[in-house]
Parts: sequence; C-alpha cells; structure tokens
Amino acid sequence: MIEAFEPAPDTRGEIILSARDLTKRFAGFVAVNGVNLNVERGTIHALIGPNGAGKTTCFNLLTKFLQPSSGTIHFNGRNITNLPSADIARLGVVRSFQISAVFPRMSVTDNVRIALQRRRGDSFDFWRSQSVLSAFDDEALRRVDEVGLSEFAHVMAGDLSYGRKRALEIATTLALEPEMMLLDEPMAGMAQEDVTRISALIRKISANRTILMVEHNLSVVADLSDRITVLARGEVLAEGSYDEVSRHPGVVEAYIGASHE
Ligand SMILES: Nc1ncnc2c1ncn2[C@@H]1O[C@H](COP(=O)(O)OP(=O)(O)OP(=O)(O)O)[C@@H](O)[C@H]1O
Repeated sequence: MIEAFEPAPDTRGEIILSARDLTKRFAGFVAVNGVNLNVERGTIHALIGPNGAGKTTCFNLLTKFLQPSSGTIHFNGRNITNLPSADIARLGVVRSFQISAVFPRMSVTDNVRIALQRRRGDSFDFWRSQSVLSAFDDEALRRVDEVGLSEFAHVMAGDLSYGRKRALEIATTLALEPEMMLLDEPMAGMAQEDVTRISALIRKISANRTILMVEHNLSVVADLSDRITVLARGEVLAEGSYDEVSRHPGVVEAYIGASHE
C-alpha cells in the first residue's frame, strides 16, 4: 500500500510571539511605551537601539522576568501575559542563561547532562545517582558536538575560554528543546574570533527554531537577522530588514543623538 504523502505544514509567515501595547513604568518613568512586536516563526529577529532605549526591559517583559504595567504577550496564540517565567520556559520560550547556569567545577558534558535531566523535571536528584546521569550520555555528547565543543567534552566548564563558555550555555539551553530562544547580547565582551564562532553557531541553531536577540554589535545584527526592530526612548522607531532600518533617518538620528548624550 502506498502511504499518502503529507506535506509538512507551511508555517512561514506565522507569528510565534507577539506583544501588543507593551508598557513598563518604573516609579513614573516609562521605560517601554506601547511596544507592538511580531516575531515570525523560524526567523532571527533582533531588537536594537541606543543605550537606554528599553531593549533589556522589553526582553525582561517578554520572558516575564518583569511584569508589564499594561499590554499583552501571546506565544503560539496563547495569552502568556500573566504566566510566571518558569511556565513560559516550559511552553518553549527559553532565555539563554535563564535556567542554564553553568557549573564551573563540572565538565562540559556533565553540565549538558544536568540540563537534559532538568528537561525531564528531576533537577535535584542528579547528584545522588551516577546511573541516572549516565542515561543521558549519548544525548549529552551529541549536544556538546552540536555546539563545537567535542574536543573540550571533559574540560571543567570554568576552564573554558569566554566564547566557549557561551557555546556551552547555548548547549545547556538547547537541551531544553526550546521552540523559541531569546539571547541577551550574545556577543557582549567577546573577541572577534569568538564573535565569528558564536555567530555561526546562532545561525546553525536557528535552522529549526525562532530566535529573538538583543545585540549591540551591528555587523552581527546585519549578518544574522531576518528582521530588526529598533527601539528608542522606549518606543518602536522602525522595523524591517537591516537595509531598511539602517536607511531610516530616525534610526540614524537616534544612534547619533545617543552618542552625544
Ligand atoms: N528597575 C528599573 N527602575 C528604574 N528605571 C529602570 C529600571 N530598569 C531600567 N530602567 C530605565 O529604563 C530605561 C531603559 O533601560 P533598558 O536597560 O531597558 O535599556 P537598554 O536599551 O537595554 O539599554 P542598554 O543598551 O544600555 O542596555 C533606562 O533609562 C533605564 O535607566
């Protein structure tokens, strides 16, 4: 019997995460003001803007590290505005470095095994049973390889270079199988060699997931992003491809203005 061929559903253009009128006030100061944001499934979306534009606050709102003063957030069509951040992570929106603390005195592989075990939900018995940890061996090694750290599988996480630590953090986040990953300044403090390596890694892991990142390095943003939202003074100033937003007069002005403040 010939089985009917079922084409994969076409999810292009689908909105995975959306924010409507997102606002955050701190004691009278409006850090994020009526932000509307649509992130398309399967894309790399960057949030950029000059210092103090509200990027981090916006990021914290989307992952519910902060509760919005008003506005709504939907993920996969579900209203997540009032969910705590742990529930949002369980739904598949994971912030890198959120649950993925790296233990410096443990090997690279053990760090990934613990993250895998966390996905299973038994986070606190890992140190009791070596056999439980061993059950995750193969997958841990596969994840270590995926982020290019095979050579360092048995190295203590604390002894890794800065860039490789970031790669390990990405591996422990990926262990949770997020549908959407939020990266907060993944290139911060990195030498160019590591920037190149982590950029390639982000591109690779974006293959079957959605990524939203806050990033200051504009050449990385230009290279990786499908779509860019520019924030200034808490509001969306422009949105589009890198070419579109970089030609926007308001964006140029906001960056130049900010550098003189
Ligand atoms: N907890 C807080 N209480 C009061 N004001 C805050 C708080 N958090 C942020 N702000 C203010 O909100 C504004 C936006 O800050 P935010 O950190 O979101 O900007 P940003 O775009 O991420 O900046 P940077 O690029 O410098 O990290 C800033 O003026 C900041 O001082």
